[in-house]
Amino acid sequence: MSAFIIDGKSIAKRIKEELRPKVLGLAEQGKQPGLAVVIVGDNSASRVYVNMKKKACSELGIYSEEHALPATIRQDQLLDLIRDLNRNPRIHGILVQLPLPDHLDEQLVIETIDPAKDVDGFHPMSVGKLMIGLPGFPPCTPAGVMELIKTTGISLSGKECVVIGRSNIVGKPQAILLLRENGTVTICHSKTENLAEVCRRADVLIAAVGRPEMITGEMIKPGAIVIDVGMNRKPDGKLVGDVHFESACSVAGWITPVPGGVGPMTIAMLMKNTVQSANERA
Ligand SMILES: Nc1nc(=O)c2c([nH]1)NC[C@@H]1CN(c3ccc(C(=O)N[C@@H](CCC(=O)O)C(=O)O)cc3)C=[N+]21
Repeated sequence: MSAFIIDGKSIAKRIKEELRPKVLGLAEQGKQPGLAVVIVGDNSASRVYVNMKKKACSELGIYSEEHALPATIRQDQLLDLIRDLNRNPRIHGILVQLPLPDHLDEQLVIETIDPAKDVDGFHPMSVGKLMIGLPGFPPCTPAGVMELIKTTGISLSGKECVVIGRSNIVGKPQAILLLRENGTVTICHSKTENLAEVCRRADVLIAAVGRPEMITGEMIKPGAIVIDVGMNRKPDGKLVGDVHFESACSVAGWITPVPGGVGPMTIAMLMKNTVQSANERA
């Protein structure tokens, strides 16, 4: 048996195509969605991601501006920039590329972003809204994972959903989104006892640990949906997920590849949040 491969790249493309008429509709009202991307220092991975975000914007007719700041920028200068962007009517989404250099207080930076422009969904206000089910921007990666699961046509209601990883960016919000769809949700982490056993119960297994290929076929329930959020660069430059693809493929029912799975969805959902933000701005 071999799992059906969920093609994140083409699903992301479809979602971006669905945004196109919305962007055109806004244009008819004289509005153009705008995204500001702030990048501090020169991390080569961050550079690649920021370029992908800018490219996605230009393909959709979304205005984007990049603010590339030196690694030595002072905290108050960065906060001033964010406050300027908060007031800027061309800008509907503000994304500060993480991680930031150590001398900057990441939490304070995030809290300075106007929640109405928090298209990453990282502001405590956005997190709180997600938690209690109020409308707001869901974080892009977990929202993208939900779209991938949706394409299987399988209802999450009552299903065993296991999330491996408890980060604020993926694991925790992912669990809340699964719960919203009536999944029975378990969050595993580095202290979890009998990880393999818990994983084997999962009808839906989401790996977001950051350990290359640690989830192997023996940890997967036959027929399960396996979503790999991991992005690990091996010494030879090859990108691998948290799931050992080959062994997982022979057990799972559905699986996402890396690359070409969750990554492109993160960008598509960022575009979606940005268009929605512009739409909400009268
Ligand atoms: N404030 C903030 N928001 C983010 O959303 C954010 C961030 N900071 N910091 C870094 C992470 C990482 N991230 C990715 C987005 C797309 C791909 C992606 O499209 N990856 C391709 C492969 C790219 C490659 O080959 O390196 C794929 O999986 O197919 C990957 C990673 C967004 N991030």
